[in-house]
Amino acid sequence: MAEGGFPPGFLWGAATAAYQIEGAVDEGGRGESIWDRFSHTPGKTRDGDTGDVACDHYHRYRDDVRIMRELGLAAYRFSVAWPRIFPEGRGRPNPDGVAFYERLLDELEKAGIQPVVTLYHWDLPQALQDRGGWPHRDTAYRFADYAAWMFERLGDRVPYWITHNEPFVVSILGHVTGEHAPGLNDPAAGFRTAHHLLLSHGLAVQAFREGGRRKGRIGITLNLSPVHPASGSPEDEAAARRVDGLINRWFLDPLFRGAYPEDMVEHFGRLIPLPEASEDDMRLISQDVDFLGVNYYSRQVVRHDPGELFLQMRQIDGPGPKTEMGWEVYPAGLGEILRRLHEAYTKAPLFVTENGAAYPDTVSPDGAVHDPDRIAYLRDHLLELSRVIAGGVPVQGYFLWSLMDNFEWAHGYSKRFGILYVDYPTQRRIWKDSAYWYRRVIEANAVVE
Ligand SMILES: OC[C@@H]1[C@@H](O)[C@H](O)[C@@H](O)c2[nH]c(CCc3ccccc3)c[n+]21
Repeated sequence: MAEGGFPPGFLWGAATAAYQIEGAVDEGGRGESIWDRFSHTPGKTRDGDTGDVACDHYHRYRDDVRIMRELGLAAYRFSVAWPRIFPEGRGRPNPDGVAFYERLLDELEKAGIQPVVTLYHWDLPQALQDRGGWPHRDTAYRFADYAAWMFERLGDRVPYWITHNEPFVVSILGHVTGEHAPGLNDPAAGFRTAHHLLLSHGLAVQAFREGGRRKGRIGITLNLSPVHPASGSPEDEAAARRVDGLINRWFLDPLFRGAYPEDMVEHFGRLIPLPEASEDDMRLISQDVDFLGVNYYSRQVVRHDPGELFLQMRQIDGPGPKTEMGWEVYPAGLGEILRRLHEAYTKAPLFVTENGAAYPDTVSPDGAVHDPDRIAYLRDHLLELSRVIAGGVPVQGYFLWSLMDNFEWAHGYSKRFGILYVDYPTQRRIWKDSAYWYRRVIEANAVVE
């Protein structure tokens, strides 16, 4: 393929998540989620922003799918809100809840867009949190019941299932730093959460396989970053290895090698009571997946810092330009992580299930939204991706984060990742220059100027 070209059939998509776009939190029988509770807790989100309305996608999904068709998307990655299906997290399913997703699937089918469904993108039913949440092993089995019910109900209509979005973030930001729901500061709970998320993934894969004639494919999505030492000193190299051990290897090793990374078990075991990892659990966790989803945004650069309790490290800014999130623009990191996965972890197909950037977008007097920085970010990462595929790494699709501006978790609506600008007071979607550009990329199946 020419420089910047992609293979025939490469799956061009965009991604969103339920709590970030749907709104209608009290409609259709939806139960409360931990993000409803967290965002309504004073001080947890910027300006007290919540997902109560968000992009009102629950009511506007037909128009949103029409825009996806006009963009030429081949696929659309979205998440199902567990509290819409099981308002109490378990027990009686809510027919109005699944009906919303059936209507969405109808629109996608009419538009010729393949659905890629994430079963868990952080919105745990609050009722399960009240019973212990992810630190509690039983939650893994409730997730497996929810997943099995979804496979039964929608299995014939969904070609790609993703069990979890970013177990690292759920575990660490939700249960150690407390920046995300449920807002805990409890490292032991964080590691139990990581284990139960992985266990629940394994139980869901088992349920999917036992369902027999499954047309679809199942995988998991991890946020992965190359971790570089700030200097060549042995201390900084060791610090980088420890951070790599938590962000990347703590999840990749169980999934693809059937065991937690020994160096990190040793490291954390001295500080924190780690959960039992029985052979049965690890066998469930490391069942084959049909694909691995990778969310890539940037790399990490770290130096040794003996005073830091958890990993004796300090993250520092890389030298490159930064996005609105303060993340370094580092396209080479996408290639680095994808090649490492293929060489060291799995020969399974890979998908970039998220890649994108936030910039301070504004609507110009002419009504346009000029976002040259986002186009440059996307172009550079797609050029890197094209080279990786040409080099033999089986990446079969790319999902831009995000289709539209949306609720950016603790940052509320202050950060815009969309290629569609959302004017929240009117809920108008305005195509940014990057949307027109992405449409041309999809048409050409190649990076364009
Ligand atoms: O921050 C942009 C997006 C979120 O809106 C998505 O819901 C989430 O899947 C996602 N993950 C990442 C990279 C990992 C990360 C998440 C949160 C905070 C810092 C890093 C970036 N994003």
